[in-house]
Amino acid sequence: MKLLAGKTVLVTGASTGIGRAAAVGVAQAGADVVINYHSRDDDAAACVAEIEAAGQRGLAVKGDVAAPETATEFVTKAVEAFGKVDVMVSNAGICPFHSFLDMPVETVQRTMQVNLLGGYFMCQAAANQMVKQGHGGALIAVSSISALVGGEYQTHYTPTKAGLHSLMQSTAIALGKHKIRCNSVLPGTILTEINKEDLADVEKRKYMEARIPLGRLGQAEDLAGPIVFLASDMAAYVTGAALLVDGGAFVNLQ
Ligand SMILES: NC(=O)C1=CN([C@@H]2O[C@H](COP(=O)(O)OP(=O)(O)OC[C@H]3O[C@@H](n4cnc5c(N)ncnc54)[C@H](O)[C@@H]3O)[C@@H](O)[C@H]2O)C=CC1
Ligand SMILES: C[C@H](O)[C@@H]1OC(=O)[C@H](O)[C@@H]1O
Repeated sequence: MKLLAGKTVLVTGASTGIGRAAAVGVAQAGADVVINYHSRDDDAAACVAEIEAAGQRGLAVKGDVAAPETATEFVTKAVEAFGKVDVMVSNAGICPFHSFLDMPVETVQRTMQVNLLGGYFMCQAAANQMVKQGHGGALIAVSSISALVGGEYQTHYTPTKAGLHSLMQSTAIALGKHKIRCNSVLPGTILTEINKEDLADVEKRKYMEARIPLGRLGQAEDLAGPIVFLASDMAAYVTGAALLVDGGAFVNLQ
């Protein structure tokens, strides 16, 4: 039997990158999947096609996670389509690299709204549905190695990732009595659209690669296995945990 057979998994920001790899990964593990996406209809449709190719049901719901009502609408549509919500993967995020001293107010506010508040409201909406259902569930936040270490051009971003990590710790306590497990994954540097421009700097890319004991930058698919694990009953006694998925970058001081 597949690890996620019979489960309904929701993934935000799933038309590209880690979210898409997570959506396809959980489908391959037997889950039906509802994805949230922000703007790219074709990419969202392609993700649903991949979910269906894995033999599962898929649905795409458009919405900006920064708006609290997007979360309730996403959960409502998932329940209408597939009857329940077992797992929420809160993944949507932005990282507009910028220096600290002249950081535009709007960039700070938008990054906080999308990454942290978006994650908060998505997890809250999913948890309310899980409590109503009465048979537990799992919240998984896509935080970052940046929850633990800083970045010169990420002063607006790293606090959102630390915030998500902290949110999973607090919700693990708040929701344990409802058998809802709450964990985060902390990806290292993963090659996706979010950092395409930043890593186009050849010197920077070489520096980042050299920091990684496993010898390569990550691929979005590297997150699929850890997310499937945390979503599954194999992780039945895992809550409040943060799983680094970084090729060993964090522990590599010198
Ligand atoms: N790529 C990396 O090195 C790392 C990425 N992460 C996190 O992984 C998550 C996914 O990012 P990636 O796959 O790397 O990049 P990506 O750019 O491919 O994915 C981000 C997704 O979020 C969606 N999104 C952005 N704003 C949104 C909004 N307001 N409403 C709904 N969806 C929205 C985008 O459309 C996109 O599909 C982000 O939260 C990011 O912070 C964490 C650590 C490392
Ligand atoms: C977008 C960055 O390349 C990426 O985002 C993170 O959270 C990682 O720490 C990297 O800095």
